[in-house]
Amino acid sequence: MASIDIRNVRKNFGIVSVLHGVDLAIKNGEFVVLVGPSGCGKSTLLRMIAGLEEVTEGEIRIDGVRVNERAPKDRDIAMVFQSYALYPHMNVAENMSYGLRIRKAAREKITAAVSNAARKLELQPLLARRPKALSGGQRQRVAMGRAIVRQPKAFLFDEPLSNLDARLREQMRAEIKKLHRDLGATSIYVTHDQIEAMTLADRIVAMHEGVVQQVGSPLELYDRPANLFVAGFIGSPAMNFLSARYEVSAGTASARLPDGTLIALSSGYQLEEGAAVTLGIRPEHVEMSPASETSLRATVDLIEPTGFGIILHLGLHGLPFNVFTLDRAALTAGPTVTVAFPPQHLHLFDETGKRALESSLQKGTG
Ligand SMILES: Nc1ncnc2c1ncn2[C@@H]1O[C@H](COP(=O)(O)OP(=O)(O)OP(=O)(O)O)[C@@H](O)[C@H]1O
Repeated sequence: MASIDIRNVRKNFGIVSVLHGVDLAIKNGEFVVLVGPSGCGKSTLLRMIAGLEEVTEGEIRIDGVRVNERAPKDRDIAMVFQSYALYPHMNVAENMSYGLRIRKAAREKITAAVSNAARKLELQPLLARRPKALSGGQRQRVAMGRAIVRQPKAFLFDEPLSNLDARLREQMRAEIKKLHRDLGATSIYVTHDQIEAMTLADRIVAMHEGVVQQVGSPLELYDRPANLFVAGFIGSPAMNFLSARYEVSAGTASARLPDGTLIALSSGYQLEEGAAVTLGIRPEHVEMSPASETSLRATVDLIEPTGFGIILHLGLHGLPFNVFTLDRAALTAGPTVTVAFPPQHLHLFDETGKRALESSLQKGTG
């Protein structure tokens, strides 16, 4: 196991800068998941930790020791890719033991490590097979097995499950979680899959355009996204946003929508009266309500049953607005519905897109 420190790391490819000073301290045994849109620099960061890409500026330390100049093989890190990269001419056992064999490990040690990993990953019946005689999920397990056998200080995963079908992904996700529970190895995992990120991570690192936007537990990012980017990126279907102005009257804070509707807030904020804000609400937190003074009328554009629940695509003040509900009555909704926003589920962002800070309200003031 190892701690991994990333200190002000920058990466340029020629004149193009793709990482603009990343700081991240990963603790011994921690499972950290990197998320962000395509091209934001996740794989580049992972490859620099593995030593597959040079660090332009800054420092990477493993267990406190600078590794910038160390070759990948001397970093004691195993990487699992989405393309399993198995050797086609070797059987499963040979693929799994390869890393130890080239390091000239003792035969007994190799046998014990392979059989141990095979047991954990339920690969025993397949040890004599070649990769081409395996399913995608089995190959992915062999790729994991190969990493485990080496007993590295840390595991790096670059979208390891993205080639698998939905059911296998689910199974493998649980396998990875169990493995981490059993081995407790420091892991850094890149994914586009929200559920993988939420279920696997001790901490999620949300990145955008080469800059870390927020680091926190999955629920911290879901409950208190630091800015509009994280708010819109974490959660599916995505958070709804509405432009509004911040108002305080008679000791009550609210957000006024362009059509004049006042939306009550659960607390005051450190904002000027009249400040332009963005109000955010997740589709699963919107209430379908009877019409009232504080409810909003929306048009129903599309009804999408997902089996588990229903996504309503609405038009609110002419803008797209989504609601997620478990209530099957929504299947017959339309052509308009009324919706309400429970104050405790509202998110408020200031003009710069940052989460607005709450304040205690005093009567008549902001
Ligand atoms: N060898 C390279 N030469 C030039 N540019 C590169 C190179 N490798 C990556 N890039 C660029 O660096 C940026 C970050 O790429 P990276 O693969 O790290 O993104 P990512 O977040 O992992 O994306 P994805 O989710 O699509 O895998 C992209 O704009 C990419 O085009």
